[in-house]
Amino acid sequence: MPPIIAAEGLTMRFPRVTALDDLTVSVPPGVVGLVGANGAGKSTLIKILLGLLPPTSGRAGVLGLDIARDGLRIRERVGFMPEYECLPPDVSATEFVVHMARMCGLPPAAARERAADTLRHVGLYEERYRPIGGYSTGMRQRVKLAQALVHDPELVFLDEPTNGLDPAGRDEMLDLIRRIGTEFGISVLVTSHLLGELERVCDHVVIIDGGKLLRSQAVEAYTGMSGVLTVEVEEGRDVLGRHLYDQGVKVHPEGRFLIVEIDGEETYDRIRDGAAELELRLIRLEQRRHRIEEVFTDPVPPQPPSITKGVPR
Ligand SMILES: Nc1ncnc2c1ncn2[C@@H]1O[C@H](COP(=O)(O)OP(=O)(O)OP(=O)(O)O)[C@@H](O)[C@H]1O
Repeated sequence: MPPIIAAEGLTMRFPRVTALDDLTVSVPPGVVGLVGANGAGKSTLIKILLGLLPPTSGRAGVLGLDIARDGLRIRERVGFMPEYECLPPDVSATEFVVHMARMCGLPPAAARERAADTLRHVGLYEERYRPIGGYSTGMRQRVKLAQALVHDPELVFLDEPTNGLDPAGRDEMLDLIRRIGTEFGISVLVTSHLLGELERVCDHVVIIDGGKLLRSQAVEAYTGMSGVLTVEVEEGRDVLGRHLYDQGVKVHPEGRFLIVEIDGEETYDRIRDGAAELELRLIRLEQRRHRIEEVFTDPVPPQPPSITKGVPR
């Protein structure tokens, strides 16, 4: 499938800072995460891709359109949920989203219909006639999302949509983002400074750091199997740990689990036999997946963590 975004040598220099530094990246369709610390250049990249900010050098295409020539056509086909607070407090969600639909060129009746549908999709149907000023942060984020979707775009840019949300609100927003990609078939480029949360909803993740590309990979490639097992027993974690350690197995405790380095098939047998011998109930024995966060602690492709610590006697 052709990429939805293709950037080549994108550089953006502000007087005091280089926000993007020779960024070359190609983004496939689907739900794609754009991750980087605060100031990494995520918002700048989005503004450039929307054709709102001309880069200092380099070029880019969005949905096959050139950012230098086709900014308007890009914005017709791409929705944008900005990071900053941009909602008028005195109007209702319905009035605001209808207005945004009209700005996108929809006739009045179609704009009202689309606004109602979109607000329902983002879970704001009941409250849609109340003024936005009285909304919670989560509700305001949903209004911003609704206005990005109201003109039925092929692609949406969501800039830090989980910002300011509590854990439950964050989960709901992430579920919604996943649904936009899967049920509505709209490609999504979603930014976050939290790698872990994107692991759940994205097919592909692009990581930038100081305006440079660090990685661009399918999530599967980040979260492949590691070389360690997570072992959980009902009781007797330390007894089992010591038993394995005495047999030369590399093992250390982590929370209520034991983390065991895999040294061939016999590692599994030793754990199973050890638990049986000690009459412990084995609850979990599974190969651990890499966490996407490891990318930042490990500049080369993720390797199994080295385990040197034994279980203290
Ligand atoms: N208009 C501007 N003028 C000068 N510097 C800017 C401008 N816009 C962004 N910058 C700088 O460029 C760098 C990248 O900013 P950008 O907003 O793209 O980062 P970000 O990854 O989106 O981070 P955040 O999530 O904090 O917004 C920062 O150092 C920022 O201060």
